[in-house]
Amino acid sequence: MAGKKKKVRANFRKNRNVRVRKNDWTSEKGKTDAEDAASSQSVTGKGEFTRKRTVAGAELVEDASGEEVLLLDVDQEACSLGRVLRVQGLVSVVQLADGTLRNCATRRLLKTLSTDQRHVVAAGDRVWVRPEGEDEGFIERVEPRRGVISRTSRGRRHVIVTNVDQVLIVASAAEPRVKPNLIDRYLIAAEKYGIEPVICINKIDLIDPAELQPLVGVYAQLGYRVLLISATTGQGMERLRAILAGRQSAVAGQSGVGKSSLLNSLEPSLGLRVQTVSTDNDKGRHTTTTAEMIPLASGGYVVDTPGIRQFQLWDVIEEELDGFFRELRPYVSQCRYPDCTHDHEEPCAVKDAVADGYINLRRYESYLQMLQS
Ligand SMILES: Nc1nc2c(ncn2[C@@H]2O[C@H](COP(=O)(O)OP(=O)(O)OP(=O)(O)O)[C@@H](O)[C@H]2O)c(=O)[nH]1
Ligand SMILES: [Zn+2]
Repeated sequence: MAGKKKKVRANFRKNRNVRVRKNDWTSEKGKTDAEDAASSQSVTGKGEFTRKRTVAGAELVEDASGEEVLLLDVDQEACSLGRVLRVQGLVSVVQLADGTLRNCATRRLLKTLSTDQRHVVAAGDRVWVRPEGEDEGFIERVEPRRGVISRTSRGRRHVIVTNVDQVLIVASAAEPRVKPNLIDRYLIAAEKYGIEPVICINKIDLIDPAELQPLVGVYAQLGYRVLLISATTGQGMERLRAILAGRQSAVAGQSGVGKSSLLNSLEPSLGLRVQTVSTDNDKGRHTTTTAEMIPLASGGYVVDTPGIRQFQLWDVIEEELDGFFRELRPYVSQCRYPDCTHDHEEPCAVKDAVADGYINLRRYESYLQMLQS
């Protein structure tokens, strides 16, 4: 992580702003798409997105993810609001509010005026569609995004999926055994993206749940939701179903923990392939990295893609890492050195808090491990 410090500082500041603004939309949950779209137009000026300038008579705004969005006027009588399930080349498959699917092209003006053409439309986007013929249409407008999962490679940002409300961090109690530091990595990524994490520990049928209490206790104390579940016996599945209903959820977790089994158990019609041999060596079977939103019968969507399964610490930099560990935050400002990494520095308020038992030692070690990676 070292060596990139200067360049990333500006982003760091930007991300801080994003995090503050994020709180505005987290309070907007539970609305229908139409309400949501209407309210996202009306919140301009409240801080969810900022007006930048007018382009070709349309407003250019910056949304909560720091992206520029052009808000073209749409004829709401003639158009319908929908959700992009997947993007295949120039065609976006959109599910409209009435449940029907349409293969849509994107209005040329949207593309022409976009600052980053490749991501004019992404899976998860809420879009206004002008229907065309039996099952086609034109995307006339893309609503501002929130909860964007992206990755940066060679300096370019690749949007994987947008408007994600929550990420299920799936671990397993056994086979493979639970790896708390890996859960922490996913949690940090979720904190960075401003997406609410839900920790799901699957295969609870294989152990005595009491064994997990110390670990669950640490996370629960930090305010994280933890579910103990079993795709095999169905334990905890009703709660999971309720958590997924009506929301957009991404699913993350290492191979073999039971992500496909969980989704199949929730929605038997999905027929996702479940690993038959408990080895890690069939990595080649996922060949695509494009995201696909899977509609759930109970309302809501899950997105399950290799890119998110391996949801790593994309773009998290040394200087911001301590801010993503909830329990470190209150102490960071008390350290003597403003750029304290809470590793070798003396004195350090974070290390004192670990020594005094206010910060869990394993979590602190997990922080150090991420710092060094
Ligand atoms: N005992 C038990 N086994 C389970 C449970 N859930 C899944 N399994 C088994 O765990 C293995 C892996 O399950 P998958 O659903 O393929 O795991 P995955 O996380 O989707 O794996 P990848 O596709 O490699 O990412 C399979 O043999 C499942 O039958 C559970 O709750 N209890
Ligand atoms: Zn410190």
